[in-house]
Amino acid sequence: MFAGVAVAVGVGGFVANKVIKKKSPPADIIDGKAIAATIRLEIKEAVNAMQAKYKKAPGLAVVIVGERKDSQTYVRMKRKACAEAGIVSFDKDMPASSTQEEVLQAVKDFNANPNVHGILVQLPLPKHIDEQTILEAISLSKDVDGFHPLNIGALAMKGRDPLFVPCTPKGCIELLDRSNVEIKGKIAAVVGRSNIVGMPAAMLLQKRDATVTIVHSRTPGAESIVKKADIIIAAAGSAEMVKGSWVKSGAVVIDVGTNSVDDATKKTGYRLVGDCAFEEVKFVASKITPVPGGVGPMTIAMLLKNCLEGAQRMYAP
Ligand SMILES: NC(=O)C1=CN([C@@H]2O[C@H](COP(=O)(O)OP(=O)(O)OC[C@H]3O[C@@H](n4cnc5c(N)ncnc54)[C@H](OP(=O)(O)O)[C@@H]3O)[C@@H](O)[C@H]2O)C=CC1
Ligand SMILES: Nc1nc(=O)c2c([nH]1)NC[C@@H]1CN(c3ccc(C(=O)N[C@@H](CCC(=O)O)C(=O)O)cc3)C=[N+]21
Repeated sequence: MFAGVAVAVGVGGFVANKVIKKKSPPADIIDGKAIAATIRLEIKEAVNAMQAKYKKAPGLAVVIVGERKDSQTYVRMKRKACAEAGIVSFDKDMPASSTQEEVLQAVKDFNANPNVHGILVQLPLPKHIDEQTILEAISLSKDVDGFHPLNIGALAMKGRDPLFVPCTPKGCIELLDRSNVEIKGKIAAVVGRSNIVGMPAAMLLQKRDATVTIVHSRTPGAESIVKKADIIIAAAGSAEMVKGSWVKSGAVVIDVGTNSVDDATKKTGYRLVGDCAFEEVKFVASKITPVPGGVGPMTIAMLLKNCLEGAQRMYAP
């Protein structure tokens, strides 16, 4: 935000009024990496307690089909995070040529394995495999991604709570809660309506008594809608589309977008940017998450949390 500050400037005995545009102080950065690290420690303690009491550790099965580099990176991060928290990983790496039947069988095997408490099938799957069929085959009680239609249905219903809430939207809410941002009674805008981020994020916000508008690619006048919001969750997958001018002064901005843009100065040749133009928005918002280091690490922490909760339900219902 630019606050107009009128100052009197004396020029050789002549005083003119001049407006100097003064930038607001930058927003507080919501440090998702640090918050996720705290949560991962909390999970580790709970896993230790479970070991002591039941001689059991939570188990997470991660199924990855194909060789997409980004998927492999995410899956590697998830497995490492599991190991650090004392959660046992069950790995199923399948070639891109795997048939739908083979992937279904992998899910069924994990459904039947009593040491597996959570099953995650990394998305996207290769084109020839029907994602919905695979996601619906995951046992409801092991659906740690929360993508099963019955879990999503419960999220949408008043008075019902799903067994598992999808990790990324759950991480967004956790960031708001742990940053002392009140949700109740606030106006919220969610940019994006995907099954895995935008839609469940909107449903969670309205469950917490926010008034929510969902903005998508066919929304006319997105800027003026987003500008009314006290809380913005940006999940469009469009690099830096939410500009400073889209944001109400003092709004809280949660940036889910993880877009790689070419950058010759980086060793990797690219860098990650969010869906918000961070360098502009940080002078308008009161709080903002960075990319990387914001929502991404929370997604993994929430996955571990869902897996722990799944195991706790099995041993101590
Ligand atoms: N940090 C994390 O843990 C995670 C990050 N992500 C990131 O979040 C982003 C969104 O992911 P995901 O939901 O899977 O993406 P999808 O592509 O599935 O969905 C994007 C949504 O945004 C909408 N959209 C796209 N462009 C615009 C636009 N210009 N204006 C308004 N709405 C727009 C689309 O509208 P329509 O429905 O009309 O097509 C769609 O609803 C990506 O950058 C992804 O990498 C995703 C998961 C986890
Ligand atoms: N079944 C399924 N469940 C998912 O939850 C799922 C998925 N499929 N497919 C892909 C998306 C994407 N996703 C991310 C997880 C962590 C980071 C993350 O930790 N990002 C780091 C940076 C990572 C880097 O440097 O590359 C950060 O933002 O700081 C990002 C994105 C989970 N997804």
